[in-house]
Amino acid sequence: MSKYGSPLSKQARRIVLLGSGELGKEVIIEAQRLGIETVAVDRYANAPAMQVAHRSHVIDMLDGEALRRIIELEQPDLIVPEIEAIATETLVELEKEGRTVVPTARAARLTMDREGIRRLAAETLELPTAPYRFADSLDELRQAVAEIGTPCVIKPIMSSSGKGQSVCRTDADIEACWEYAMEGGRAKKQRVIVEGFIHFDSEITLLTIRSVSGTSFCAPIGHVQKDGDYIESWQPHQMTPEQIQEAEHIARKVTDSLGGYGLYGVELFLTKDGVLFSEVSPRPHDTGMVTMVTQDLSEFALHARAILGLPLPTIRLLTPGATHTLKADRDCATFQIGGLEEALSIPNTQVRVFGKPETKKGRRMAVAMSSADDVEQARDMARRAAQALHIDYEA
Ligand SMILES: Nc1ncnc2c1ncn2[C@@H]1O[C@H](COP(=O)(O)OP(=O)(O)OP(=O)(O)O)[C@@H](O)[C@H]1O
Ligand SMILES: NCC(=O)N[C@@H]1O[C@H](COP(=O)([O-])[O-])[C@@H](O)[C@H]1O
Ligand SMILES: [Mg+2]
Repeated sequence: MSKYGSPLSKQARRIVLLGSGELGKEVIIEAQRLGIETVAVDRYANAPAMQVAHRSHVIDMLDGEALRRIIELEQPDLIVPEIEAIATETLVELEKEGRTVVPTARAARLTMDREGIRRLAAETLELPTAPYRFADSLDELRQAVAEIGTPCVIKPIMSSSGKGQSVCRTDADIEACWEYAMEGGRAKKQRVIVEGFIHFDSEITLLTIRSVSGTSFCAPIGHVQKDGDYIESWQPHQMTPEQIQEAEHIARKVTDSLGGYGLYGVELFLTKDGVLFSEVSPRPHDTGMVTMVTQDLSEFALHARAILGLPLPTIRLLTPGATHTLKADRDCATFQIGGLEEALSIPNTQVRVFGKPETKKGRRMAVAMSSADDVEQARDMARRAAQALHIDYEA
Protein backbone atom coordinates (compact mmCIF):
# COMPACT_ATOMS: atom_id res chain seq x y z
CA MET A 1 0.00 0.00 0.00
CA SER A 2 1.81 3.12 -1.15
CA LYS A 3 -0.72 5.77 -0.15
CA TYR A 4 -3.01 6.19 2.80
CA GLY A 5 -5.27 8.72 4.47
CA SER A 6 -4.84 10.62 7.72
CA PRO A 7 -5.15 8.88 11.08
CA LEU A 8 -8.79 8.51 12.19
CA SER A 9 -10.04 8.88 8.60
CA LYS A 10 -11.61 6.09 6.56
CA GLN A 11 -8.45 5.64 4.49
CA ALA A 12 -6.10 5.60 7.48
CA ARG A 13 -3.38 2.99 7.69
CA ARG A 14 -3.62 1.42 11.15
CA ILE A 15 -1.32 -0.59 13.41
CA VAL A 16 -2.21 -2.46 16.59
CA LEU A 17 0.68 -2.75 19.02
CA LEU A 18 0.53 -5.76 21.36
CA GLY A 19 2.49 -4.68 24.44
CA SER A 20 2.79 -1.01 25.32
CA GLY A 21 6.01 -0.48 27.24
CA GLU A 22 8.83 2.00 26.71
CA LEU A 23 9.92 0.37 23.45
CA GLY A 24 6.43 0.41 21.97
CA LYS A 25 6.01 4.04 22.98
CA GLU A 26 8.86 4.99 20.67
CA VAL A 27 7.53 2.74 17.88
CA ILE A 28 4.18 4.52 18.10
CA ILE A 29 5.83 7.94 17.98
CA GLU A 30 7.79 6.93 14.85
CA ALA A 31 4.70 5.44 13.18
CA GLN A 32 2.76 8.62 13.89
CA ARG A 33 5.55 10.65 12.29
CA LEU A 34 4.67 8.76 9.11
CA GLY A 35 0.97 9.53 9.55
CA ILE A 36 -0.12 6.10 10.78
CA GLU A 37 -3.11 5.52 13.07
CA THR A 38 -1.98 3.71 16.20
CA VAL A 39 -3.74 1.50 18.74
CA ALA A 40 -1.89 0.34 21.88
CA VAL A 41 -2.79 -2.80 23.82
CA ASP A 42 -1.41 -4.14 27.10
CA ARG A 43 -2.40 -5.96 30.28
CA TYR A 44 -2.68 -2.76 32.33
CA ALA A 45 -4.03 0.76 31.85
CA ASN A 46 -1.96 3.86 31.14
CA ALA A 47 1.01 1.86 29.86
CA PRO A 48 3.71 4.06 28.25
CA ALA A 49 2.69 3.49 24.61
CA MET A 50 -0.99 4.01 25.46
CA GLN A 51 -0.10 7.54 26.54
CA VAL A 52 0.89 8.46 22.97
CA ALA A 53 -1.36 6.18 20.86
CA HIS A 54 -4.63 7.29 19.26
CA ARG A 55 -6.54 4.63 21.24
CA SER A 56 -5.85 1.82 23.64
CA HIS A 57 -7.30 -1.40 25.04
CA VAL A 58 -6.53 -3.33 28.22
CA ILE A 59 -6.76 -7.10 27.77
CA ASP A 60 -5.01 -10.29 28.83
CA MET A 61 -2.90 -10.76 25.70
CA LEU A 62 -2.39 -14.44 26.52
CA ASP A 63 -6.14 -14.91 26.08
CA GLY A 64 -6.58 -15.81 22.39
CA GLU A 65 -10.26 -14.91 22.28
CA ALA A 66 -9.70 -11.49 23.83
CA LEU A 67 -6.88 -10.88 21.37
CA ARG A 68 -9.02 -11.90 18.40
CA ARG A 69 -11.84 -9.59 19.55
CA ILE A 70 -9.50 -6.58 19.54
CA ILE A 71 -8.14 -7.40 16.09
CA GLU A 72 -11.65 -7.85 14.69
CA LEU A 73 -12.74 -4.60 16.28
CA GLU A 74 -9.76 -2.57 15.10
CA GLN A 75 -9.16 -4.22 11.67
CA PRO A 76 -5.49 -3.20 11.61
CA ASP A 77 -3.28 -3.27 8.53
CA LEU A 78 -0.44 -4.53 10.73
CA ILE A 79 -0.34 -6.40 14.04
CA VAL A 80 2.88 -5.41 15.84
CA PRO A 81 3.94 -7.59 18.81
CA GLU A 82 5.92 -5.66 21.46
CA ILE A 83 6.40 -8.33 24.15
CA GLU A 84 6.78 -12.12 24.09
CA ALA A 85 3.76 -12.99 26.25
CA ILE A 86 1.00 -13.02 23.61
CA ALA A 87 -1.37 -15.79 22.51
CA THR A 88 0.85 -16.52 19.52
CA GLU A 89 -1.33 -19.42 18.31
CA THR A 90 -4.02 -16.82 17.68
CA LEU A 91 -1.49 -14.70 15.77
CA VAL A 92 -0.74 -17.74 13.61
CA GLU A 93 -4.48 -18.21 12.92
CA LEU A 94 -4.98 -14.51 12.19
CA GLU A 95 -2.10 -14.59 9.73
CA LYS A 96 -3.64 -17.61 7.98
CA GLU A 97 -6.85 -15.61 7.68
CA GLY A 98 -4.94 -12.95 5.75
CA ARG A 99 -3.77 -10.51 8.43
CA THR A 100 -0.19 -9.28 8.59
CA VAL A 101 1.73 -9.99 11.78
CA VAL A 102 5.11 -8.27 12.25
CA PRO A 103 7.59 -9.62 11.34
CA THR A 104 5.70 -12.96 10.95
CA ALA A 105 3.41 -14.96 13.23
CA ARG A 106 5.95 -17.78 13.20
CA ALA A 107 8.70 -15.41 14.42
CA ALA A 108 6.43 -14.29 17.28
CA ARG A 109 5.54 -17.89 18.12
CA LEU A 110 9.10 -19.23 18.04
CA THR A 111 10.59 -16.39 20.08
CA MET A 112 7.82 -16.27 22.68
CA ASP A 113 9.31 -19.31 24.34
CA ARG A 114 12.99 -20.03 24.70
CA GLU A 115 12.55 -23.59 23.55
CA GLY A 116 11.20 -22.66 20.10
CA ILE A 117 13.97 -20.26 19.21
CA ARG A 118 16.74 -22.31 20.83
CA ARG A 119 15.80 -25.47 18.95
CA LEU A 120 15.53 -23.51 15.69
CA ALA A 121 18.94 -21.87 16.16
CA ALA A 122 20.90 -24.79 17.59
CA GLU A 123 19.21 -27.83 16.04
CA THR A 124 17.74 -26.65 12.71
CA LEU A 125 20.19 -23.87 11.78
CA GLU A 126 23.12 -25.52 13.63
CA LEU A 127 24.35 -22.22 15.07
CA PRO A 128 26.70 -22.28 18.06
CA THR A 129 24.90 -21.71 21.42
CA ALA A 130 25.48 -22.55 25.09
CA PRO A 131 24.68 -26.21 25.88
CA TYR A 132 21.09 -26.54 27.11
CA ARG A 133 18.38 -28.82 28.50
CA PHE A 134 14.69 -28.33 29.33
CA ALA A 135 12.90 -29.40 32.52
CA ASP A 136 9.24 -29.58 33.60
CA SER A 137 9.68 -30.40 37.27
CA LEU A 138 12.15 -30.10 40.10
CA ASP A 139 13.24 -33.70 39.54
CA GLU A 140 13.83 -33.11 35.84
CA LEU A 141 15.72 -29.94 36.74
CA ARG A 142 18.09 -31.89 39.00
CA GLN A 143 18.74 -34.28 36.13
CA ALA A 144 19.29 -31.40 33.67
CA VAL A 145 21.72 -29.64 36.01
CA ALA A 146 23.62 -32.89 36.47
CA GLU A 147 23.97 -33.17 32.69
CA ILE A 148 24.93 -29.53 32.02
CA GLY A 149 27.09 -29.08 35.14
CA THR A 150 27.43 -26.03 37.36
CA PRO A 151 27.52 -23.12 37.13
CA CYS A 152 24.51 -22.95 34.86
CA VAL A 153 21.74 -20.44 34.17
CA ILE A 154 18.09 -21.38 34.81
CA LYS A 155 15.29 -19.39 33.14
CA PRO A 156 11.54 -19.83 32.72
CA ILE A 157 10.92 -20.65 29.05
CA MET A 158 8.62 -17.65 28.85
CA SER A 159 9.96 -14.51 30.53
CA SER A 160 11.96 -11.44 29.66
CA SER A 161 14.21 -8.81 31.22
CA GLY A 162 15.71 -11.53 33.42
CA LYS A 163 12.48 -12.28 35.29
CA GLY A 164 12.73 -15.63 37.06
CA GLN A 165 16.33 -16.09 35.86
CA SER A 166 19.11 -17.16 38.21
CA VAL A 167 22.56 -18.70 38.23
CA CYS A 168 22.82 -22.14 39.82
CA ARG A 169 26.29 -22.42 41.32
CA THR A 170 26.02 -25.68 43.24
CA ASP A 171 23.45 -28.47 43.61
CA ALA A 172 22.25 -26.80 46.79
CA ASP A 173 20.90 -23.90 44.68
CA ILE A 174 18.66 -26.02 42.44
CA GLU A 175 15.48 -25.85 44.47
CA ALA A 176 15.72 -22.08 45.01
CA CYS A 177 16.35 -21.58 41.28
CA TRP A 178 13.25 -23.67 40.48
CA GLU A 179 11.09 -21.68 42.89
CA TYR A 180 12.42 -18.39 41.54
CA ALA A 181 11.69 -19.45 37.95
CA MET A 182 8.14 -20.51 38.89
CA GLU A 183 7.48 -17.06 40.39
CA GLY A 184 9.10 -15.12 37.55
CA GLY A 185 7.68 -16.81 34.43
CA ARG A 186 5.01 -14.90 32.55
CA ALA A 187 2.85 -17.87 31.53
CA LYS A 188 1.41 -20.63 33.64
CA LYS A 189 3.78 -23.11 32.01
CA GLN A 190 6.08 -24.85 34.50
CA ARG A 191 8.97 -25.30 32.11
CA VAL A 192 12.54 -24.02 32.37
CA ILE A 193 15.68 -23.99 30.25
CA VAL A 194 19.03 -24.82 31.82
CA GLU A 195 21.99 -23.32 29.98
CA GLY A 196 25.67 -23.89 30.56
CA PHE A 197 27.21 -20.71 32.00
CA ILE A 198 29.20 -18.93 29.28
CA HIS A 199 32.25 -17.01 30.49
CA PHE A 200 32.03 -14.52 27.65
CA ASP A 201 34.47 -11.63 27.04
CA SER A 202 31.53 -9.38 26.16
CA GLU A 203 28.00 -9.55 24.85
CA ILE A 204 26.35 -7.58 22.09
CA THR A 205 23.06 -6.92 20.38
CA LEU A 206 23.27 -6.83 16.60
CA LEU A 207 20.25 -4.92 15.33
CA THR A 208 19.32 -6.55 12.03
CA ILE A 209 16.65 -5.09 9.78
CA ARG A 210 14.75 -6.93 7.07
CA SER A 211 13.09 -4.47 4.70
CA VAL A 212 12.21 -4.11 1.02
CA SER A 213 15.83 -2.98 0.62
CA GLY A 214 17.17 -6.33 1.90
CA THR A 215 18.98 -7.06 5.17
CA SER A 216 20.79 -4.19 6.96
CA PHE A 217 22.88 -4.24 10.12
CA CYS A 218 23.48 -1.51 12.69
CA ALA A 219 26.88 -1.09 14.33
CA PRO A 220 27.15 -3.60 17.21
CA ILE A 221 25.81 -2.55 20.61
CA GLY A 222 27.74 -3.69 23.69
CA HIS A 223 25.92 -4.08 26.99
CA VAL A 224 26.19 -5.02 30.63
CA GLN A 225 23.43 -6.99 32.32
CA LYS A 226 22.75 -7.53 36.00
CA ASP A 227 20.38 -10.25 37.22
CA GLY A 228 19.46 -10.90 33.59
CA ASP A 229 18.39 -7.31 32.90
CA TYR A 230 20.28 -4.61 31.08
CA ILE A 231 21.95 -1.80 33.01
CA GLU A 232 23.99 -0.04 30.34
CA SER A 233 24.57 -0.24 26.61
CA TRP A 234 26.88 1.49 24.15
CA GLN A 235 27.46 1.72 20.42
CA PRO A 236 29.71 0.94 18.62
CA HIS A 237 31.19 -2.04 20.47
CA GLN A 238 34.80 -2.76 19.42
CA MET A 239 35.00 -6.05 17.51
CA THR A 240 37.52 -7.65 15.17
CA PRO A 241 36.57 -7.99 11.48
CA GLU A 242 36.30 -11.78 12.03
CA GLN A 243 33.90 -11.30 14.96
CA ILE A 244 31.76 -8.92 12.92
CA GLN A 245 31.67 -11.41 10.08
CA GLU A 246 30.64 -14.27 12.40
CA ALA A 247 28.04 -12.11 14.16
CA GLU A 248 26.47 -10.96 10.88
CA HIS A 249 26.50 -14.52 9.55
CA ILE A 250 24.57 -15.76 12.61
CA ALA A 251 22.16 -12.81 12.56
CA ARG A 252 21.45 -13.23 8.87
CA LYS A 253 20.81 -16.94 9.23
CA VAL A 254 18.37 -16.52 12.12
CA THR A 255 16.51 -13.56 10.65
CA ASP A 256 16.30 -15.12 7.16
CA SER A 257 14.71 -18.13 8.78
CA LEU A 258 12.22 -16.05 10.78
CA GLY A 259 11.47 -13.86 7.76
CA GLY A 260 9.12 -10.91 7.31
CA TYR A 261 9.84 -7.20 7.50
CA GLY A 262 11.02 -5.52 10.68
CA LEU A 263 13.91 -4.97 13.06
CA TYR A 264 15.36 -7.85 15.06
CA GLY A 265 17.68 -7.63 18.09
CA VAL A 266 20.11 -10.53 17.82
CA GLU A 267 21.86 -11.20 21.15
CA LEU A 268 25.32 -12.73 20.89
CA PHE A 269 28.13 -13.70 23.27
CA LEU A 270 31.70 -12.93 22.19
CA THR A 271 33.99 -15.64 23.55
CA LYS A 272 37.59 -16.77 23.01
CA ASP A 273 36.20 -19.66 20.97
CA GLY A 274 34.03 -17.54 18.72
CA VAL A 275 30.62 -15.89 18.64
CA LEU A 276 27.64 -17.71 20.22
CA PHE A 277 23.97 -17.09 19.53
CA SER A 278 22.00 -16.31 22.72
CA GLU A 279 18.50 -15.20 21.71
CA VAL A 280 16.66 -12.86 19.34
CA SER A 281 13.82 -10.36 19.70
CA PRO A 282 11.65 -9.92 16.59
CA ARG A 283 11.21 -6.26 17.60
CA PRO A 284 13.24 -3.31 18.92
CA HIS A 285 15.56 -4.22 21.77
CA ASP A 286 16.00 -2.49 25.13
CA THR A 287 19.78 -2.16 24.69
CA GLY A 288 19.06 -0.57 21.29
CA MET A 289 17.57 2.53 22.91
CA VAL A 290 21.10 3.91 22.48
CA THR A 291 20.33 4.41 18.77
CA MET A 292 18.10 7.34 19.79
CA VAL A 293 21.34 9.32 20.33
CA THR A 294 23.76 7.59 17.96
CA GLN A 295 22.04 7.00 14.61
CA ASP A 296 20.20 9.14 12.07
CA LEU A 297 17.35 6.61 12.29
CA SER A 298 16.76 5.04 15.71
CA GLU A 299 15.87 1.35 15.99
CA PHE A 300 12.25 2.49 16.39
CA ALA A 301 12.30 4.55 13.20
CA LEU A 302 13.94 1.62 11.42
CA HIS A 303 11.28 -0.79 12.65
CA ALA A 304 8.47 1.55 11.58
CA ARG A 305 9.95 1.99 8.10
CA ALA A 306 10.64 -1.68 7.60
CA ILE A 307 7.22 -2.93 8.71
CA LEU A 308 5.46 -0.33 6.54
CA GLY A 309 7.32 -1.68 3.51
CA LEU A 310 9.34 1.49 3.02
CA PRO A 311 12.91 1.52 1.67
CA LEU A 312 15.97 1.65 3.87
CA PRO A 313 18.92 2.59 1.68
CA THR A 314 21.35 3.60 4.47
CA ILE A 315 21.74 3.70 8.24
CA ARG A 316 24.24 6.22 9.52
CA LEU A 317 26.04 5.95 12.84
CA LEU A 318 26.58 9.63 13.66
CA THR A 319 28.46 9.39 16.96
CA PRO A 320 29.47 6.98 19.71
CA GLY A 321 26.92 6.90 22.52
CA ALA A 322 25.69 5.05 25.59
CA THR A 323 22.64 4.49 27.80
CA HIS A 324 22.22 3.77 31.50
CA THR A 325 18.95 2.69 33.11
CA LEU A 326 17.05 3.92 36.16
CA LYS A 327 15.37 1.04 37.98
CA ALA A 328 12.97 1.05 40.91
CA ASP A 329 13.99 -0.75 44.10
CA ARG A 330 10.49 -1.41 45.48
CA ASP A 331 6.81 -1.71 44.58
CA CYS A 332 4.90 1.56 44.85
CA ALA A 333 1.89 3.24 43.20
CA THR A 334 2.66 6.80 44.34
CA PHE A 335 6.07 8.18 43.48
CA GLN A 336 7.88 10.98 41.71
CA ILE A 337 10.92 10.94 39.48
CA GLY A 338 13.42 13.74 40.11
CA GLY A 339 16.96 14.80 39.33
CA LEU A 340 16.36 15.77 35.70
CA GLU A 341 17.96 19.21 36.21
CA GLU A 342 21.22 17.61 37.30
CA ALA A 343 21.09 14.81 34.73
CA LEU A 344 20.43 17.22 31.87
CA SER A 345 23.24 19.54 32.96
CA ILE A 346 25.59 16.95 31.49
CA PRO A 347 26.34 17.91 27.86
CA ASN A 348 24.95 15.85 24.98
CA THR A 349 22.66 13.98 27.32
CA GLN A 350 18.97 13.12 27.09
CA VAL A 351 16.52 11.34 29.34
CA ARG A 352 13.43 9.26 28.56
CA VAL A 353 11.00 8.97 31.45
CA PHE A 354 8.69 6.11 30.48
CA GLY A 355 5.66 7.21 32.52
CA LYS A 356 4.87 3.74 33.96
CA PRO A 357 2.01 4.11 36.43
CA GLU A 358 3.60 1.99 39.18
CA THR A 359 7.06 1.02 40.27
CA LYS A 360 8.00 -2.58 40.95
CA LYS A 361 11.24 -3.85 42.39
CA GLY A 362 13.69 -3.97 39.48
CA ARG A 363 11.30 -2.27 37.04
CA ARG A 364 12.96 0.02 34.51
CA MET A 365 11.43 3.49 34.85
CA ALA A 366 13.69 5.75 32.78
CA VAL A 367 16.89 5.79 30.79
CA ALA A 368 19.69 8.34 30.39
CA MET A 369 21.52 8.55 27.06
CA SER A 370 24.69 10.43 26.12
CA SER A 371 26.79 10.87 23.03
CA ALA A 372 30.51 11.73 23.08
CA ASP A 373 33.70 11.43 21.04
CA ASP A 374 34.26 7.91 22.33
CA VAL A 375 32.26 5.16 23.98
CA GLU A 376 34.08 5.34 27.31
CA GLN A 377 33.20 9.01 27.78
CA ALA A 378 29.62 8.39 26.69
CA ARG A 379 29.27 5.53 29.20
CA ASP A 380 30.63 7.69 31.97
CA MET A 381 28.24 10.56 31.14
CA ALA A 382 25.17 8.32 30.82
CA ARG A 383 26.02 6.63 34.13
CA ARG A 384 26.37 9.98 35.89
CA ALA A 385 23.10 11.17 34.38
CA ALA A 386 21.24 8.01 35.48
CA GLN A 387 22.73 8.31 38.95
CA ALA A 388 21.48 11.89 39.17
CA LEU A 389 17.93 10.63 38.60
CA HIS A 390 16.02 9.37 41.60
CA ILE A 391 12.65 7.94 42.51
CA ASP A 392 10.96 9.41 45.59
CA TYR A 393 8.41 6.93 46.95
CA GLU A 394 5.45 7.93 49.08
CA ALA A 395 5.07 5.70 52.10
N1 LIG B 1 24.12 -19.16 29.37
C1 LIG B 1 24.48 -17.98 29.88
N2 LIG B 1 25.74 -17.80 30.34
C2 LIG B 1 26.12 -16.62 30.88
N3 LIG B 1 25.31 -15.56 30.99
C3 LIG B 1 24.06 -15.68 30.54
C4 LIG B 1 23.55 -16.89 29.96
N4 LIG B 1 22.27 -16.71 29.63
C5 LIG B 1 21.97 -15.45 29.97
N5 LIG B 1 23.02 -14.82 30.52
C6 LIG B 1 23.06 -13.41 30.99
O1 LIG B 1 21.75 -13.00 31.33
C7 LIG B 1 21.30 -11.99 30.41
C8 LIG B 1 19.81 -12.16 30.14
O2 LIG B 1 19.58 -13.42 29.56
P1 LIG B 1 18.49 -13.58 28.41
O3 LIG B 1 18.75 -12.60 27.35
O4 LIG B 1 18.43 -15.00 28.03
O5 LIG B 1 17.19 -13.19 29.28
P2 LIG B 1 15.91 -12.35 28.93
O6 LIG B 1 15.07 -12.44 30.15
O7 LIG B 1 15.36 -12.85 27.65
O8 LIG B 1 16.41 -10.91 28.74
P3 LIG B 1 15.81 -9.76 27.77
O9 LIG B 1 14.35 -9.94 27.67
O10 LIG B 1 16.20 -8.52 28.50
O11 LIG B 1 16.56 -9.92 26.49
C9 LIG B 1 22.16 -12.16 29.18
O12 LIG B 1 22.21 -10.96 28.43
C10 LIG B 1 23.50 -12.52 29.83
O13 LIG B 1 24.14 -11.39 30.39
N1 LIG C 1 13.75 -6.85 27.63
C1 LIG C 1 12.47 -6.63 27.06
C2 LIG C 1 12.03 -5.19 27.33
O1 LIG C 1 12.77 -4.38 27.79
N2 LIG C 1 10.76 -4.91 27.01
C3 LIG C 1 10.16 -3.64 27.28
O2 LIG C 1 9.72 -3.59 28.63
C4 LIG C 1 8.30 -3.50 28.67
C5 LIG C 1 7.72 -4.22 29.87
O3 LIG C 1 8.13 -3.50 30.99
P1 LIG C 1 7.49 -3.76 32.45
O4 LIG C 1 7.82 -5.20 32.77
O5 LIG C 1 8.19 -2.77 33.30
O6 LIG C 1 6.00 -3.54 32.31
C6 LIG C 1 7.82 -4.04 27.36
O7 LIG C 1 6.51 -3.61 27.05
C7 LIG C 1 8.89 -3.50 26.44
O8 LIG C 1 8.69 -2.14 26.12
MG1 LIG D 1 18.06 -11.16 26.38
